[in-house]
Amino acid sequence: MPSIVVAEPQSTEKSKKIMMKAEAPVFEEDSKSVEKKVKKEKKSSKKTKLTSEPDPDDSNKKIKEKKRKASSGKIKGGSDGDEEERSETSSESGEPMNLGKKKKKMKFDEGVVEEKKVEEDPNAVSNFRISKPLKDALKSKGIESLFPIQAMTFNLVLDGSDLVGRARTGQGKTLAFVLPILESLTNGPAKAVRKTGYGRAPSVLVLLPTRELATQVHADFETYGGSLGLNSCCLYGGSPYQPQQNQLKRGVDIVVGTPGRIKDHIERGNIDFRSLKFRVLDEADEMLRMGFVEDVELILGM
Ligand SMILES: Nc1ncnc2c1ncn2[C@@H]1O[C@H](COP(=O)(O)OP(=O)(O)OP(=O)(O)O)[C@@H](O)[C@H]1O
Repeated sequence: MPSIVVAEPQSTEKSKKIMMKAEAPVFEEDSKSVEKKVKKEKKSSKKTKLTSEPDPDDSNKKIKEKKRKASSGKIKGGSDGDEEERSETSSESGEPMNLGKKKKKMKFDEGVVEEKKVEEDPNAVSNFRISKPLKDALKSKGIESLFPIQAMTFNLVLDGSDLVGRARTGQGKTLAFVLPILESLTNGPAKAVRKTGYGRAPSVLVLLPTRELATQVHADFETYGGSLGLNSCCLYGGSPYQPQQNQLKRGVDIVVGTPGRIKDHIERGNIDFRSLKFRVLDEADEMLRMGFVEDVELILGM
């Protein structure tokens, strides 16, 4: 079952980084493809020199410049002016990453090779496997583009990888798991196996350390899950058991809550977590700090 752990970095130094443990293979793949593109780039520079017969000095300077850029990690240009796939990560700077396509065009003009970059947002919602109702819901909230952590993790979560995500506050960690989980349940791998109908057992469990945080995350599941016909409940201490119990009895797709109250519901026989498809430990570091470790272990051990 996919497990997702979300936490904030602990020191300012670390806080500049978004760490995606499960993403390592992606980065590795990227560096190989970058290498290939650098070689391809060098070849294409040679071809250009042969076919367009520019002034040798001028052309050499430009080719050297291109090589310098390529070796510094920024690959520019293409061999024939077609669109090319580009992958870069810029999570540390907080800039949108280039997971999507960048169009580049080369213009041949009397031997001078010019590059023209056609602007395109690689993190635009339309570049991801997000269904229309969810796209519309995002649009109605003014979200047209994913934040870097969301773009980085979307496919991994949707396809069911375990993941540890870490980012500074306000970087959009919540939607980084909410969106792909909802898509997986309605249009992805979890669709075929999730429970439906009256009295259904939940497919998703999200644990958070406090009532306030649980309420915030639940609100996102309500907004975006509601647009896909999924329902959720929020279980936290200090509020009456009966309404929570009634909701669970009717059946929910997503349970969001604090460890103590969720453990109580388990002990009362109100929740069956055997059909879980996703479990998320949000603000995991805080949960451990607050002494929820035993409750969390008990809940996840079910
Ligand atoms: N792609 C996006 N485009 C625009 N706004 C977004 C996007 N993703 C999230 N937001 C908004 O950014 C704000 C911060 O998001 P969120 O609370 O998920 O961040 P966080 O990293 O979980 O922060 P915290 O650690 O404080 O919980 C929210 O108001 C959210 O609605």
